[in-house]
Amino acid sequence: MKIFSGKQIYDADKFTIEKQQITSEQLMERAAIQIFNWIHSRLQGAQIKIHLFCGIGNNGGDGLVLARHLNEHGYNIDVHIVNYSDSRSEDFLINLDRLKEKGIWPNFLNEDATFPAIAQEDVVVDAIFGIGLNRAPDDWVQNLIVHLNNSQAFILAIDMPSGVFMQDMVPSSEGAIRANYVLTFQVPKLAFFLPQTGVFVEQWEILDIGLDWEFLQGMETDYELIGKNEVLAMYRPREKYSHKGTYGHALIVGGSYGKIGAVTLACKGSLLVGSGLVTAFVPKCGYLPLQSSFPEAMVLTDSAEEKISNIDFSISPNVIGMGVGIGTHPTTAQALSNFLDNNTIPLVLDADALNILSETPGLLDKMPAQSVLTPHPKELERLLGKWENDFDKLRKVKEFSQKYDCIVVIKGAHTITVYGNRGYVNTSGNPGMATGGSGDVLTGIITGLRAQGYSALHAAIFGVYLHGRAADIAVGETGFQALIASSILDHIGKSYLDLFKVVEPEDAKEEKGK
Ligand SMILES: NC(=O)C1=CN([C@@H]2O[C@H](COP(=O)(O)OP(=O)(O)OC[C@H]3O[C@@H](n4cnc5c(N)ncnc54)[C@H](OP(=O)(O)O)[C@@H]3O)[C@@H](O)[C@H]2O)[C@H](O)CC1
Ligand SMILES: [K+]
Repeated sequence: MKIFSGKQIYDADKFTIEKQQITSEQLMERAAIQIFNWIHSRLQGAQIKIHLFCGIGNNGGDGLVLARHLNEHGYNIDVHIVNYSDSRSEDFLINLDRLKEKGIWPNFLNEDATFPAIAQEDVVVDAIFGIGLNRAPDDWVQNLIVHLNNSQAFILAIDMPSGVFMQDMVPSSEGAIRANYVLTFQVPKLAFFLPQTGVFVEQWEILDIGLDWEFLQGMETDYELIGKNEVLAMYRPREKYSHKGTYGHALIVGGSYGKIGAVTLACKGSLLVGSGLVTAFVPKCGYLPLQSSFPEAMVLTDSAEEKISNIDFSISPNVIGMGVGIGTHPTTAQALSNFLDNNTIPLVLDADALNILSETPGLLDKMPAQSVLTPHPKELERLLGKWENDFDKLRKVKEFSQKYDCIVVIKGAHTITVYGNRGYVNTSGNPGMATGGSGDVLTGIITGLRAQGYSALHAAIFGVYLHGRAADIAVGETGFQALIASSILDHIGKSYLDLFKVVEPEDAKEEKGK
């Protein structure tokens, strides 16, 4: 699913209005009715106090339309206009008049207003700012936002939590609504998925307001949300007349004394996603543990006992996963540098291989084109230097990806894979994955997919999805705390099977039950 910028959404608005021959005010009515239906189907007329805080633009207009429908259905509402500017939108004004015609006179909040008391059991509808926010709200509006956040009431935000920008950092951690639920129109918004702004969005849901589908599909976007539908299009089926050679040979280079398990996990990841063969290249001390813990892998050893000192092998793998458990010993760094001088085999680079790359001048230039890098935040910082905020981080990663023609997998709650100017935001995964070895499994998975012939980009996007999905399935059995890297491995098979599970619509289930 594409993630659009604010400008693209306004363009889609305009196009839809012309094509469907409706007015903008009719589109607003359509959007707000969707919000009303969502609330009404849950509250069923319950007399909970609903406070609607409406700005003076179209987000506020949505709030006013919602207020009118709630009132018509007998709900207990208070409407507050957050009067932050004189430039009220036309559709806001139309709907303000309609509300007044129904006998509802909103409470106007200005700079010196006393904020209304809100009880913990009330509901707050946040319709102050939507996608039109383009500067930090005034102090008094920020104070109102703090007041609403502190109320402990359930906050339902329309389209965006007020104070959260579409594609920039919030001015301060206090300056934005912490929404329990965001009902967002038509398309997801990038800010929902970044660590610094995602915290303002506990849950979100898209409401389809009928913007022109063809127009939206035809637009190129900088970001895409990756779910089952997106990765299914990448999936490469297994062929009947195939053999292990058809699915490639993955080589995992890594390990050092005390960190051989990382290589085992990566090897298992490679084979479990379907690479035909996997070989580990480890220091001598890794030979026995690997052979005894994972018989499916072949093992080659370095001449050194405890660390990688010379990456030299006589096999011809299709791809090399490099770096898990490898350490940063100068001998190993030199070995990596020597290896990169002559290597043309595709690479997946992780962990200390990334640290060596960022610390040794000129080494990044030696990466083959379309190498996949899988840094965690600290490793990423070593590669890029510091960033100001999550949006700045994405800008810097894009520059880096273009400069070195590489794919960067920014690991996190919503892992984002960046290639060139595009970012792919993953939707699978859970907090249980924050555990040692989970990254090693991912490196193995991406290497194993690449070995089978997936492009570097698809291997990264699909691998990240499978990895997260396996953990999501596993967590049902383990809970977050007891989820370990091996649990992810154990569920890779199920995450493949899950791709082809058809979710039956509710109606179909009901039909069957009759
Ligand atoms: N296609 C859709 O998704 C539809 C969305 N709808 C709703 O419309 C809003 C967007 O409405 P818009 O009027 O463009 O923007 P806002 O309501 O978010 O903001 C209103 C104006 O406020 C000004 N502004 C911005 N930041 C500040 C600030 N910090 N302080 C004061 N004023 C600010 C800005 O105007 P300026 O001229 O002053 O720059 C904004 O324009 C969308 O989110 C949906 O809720 C439609 O209802 C249906 C279609
Ligand atoms: K809002």
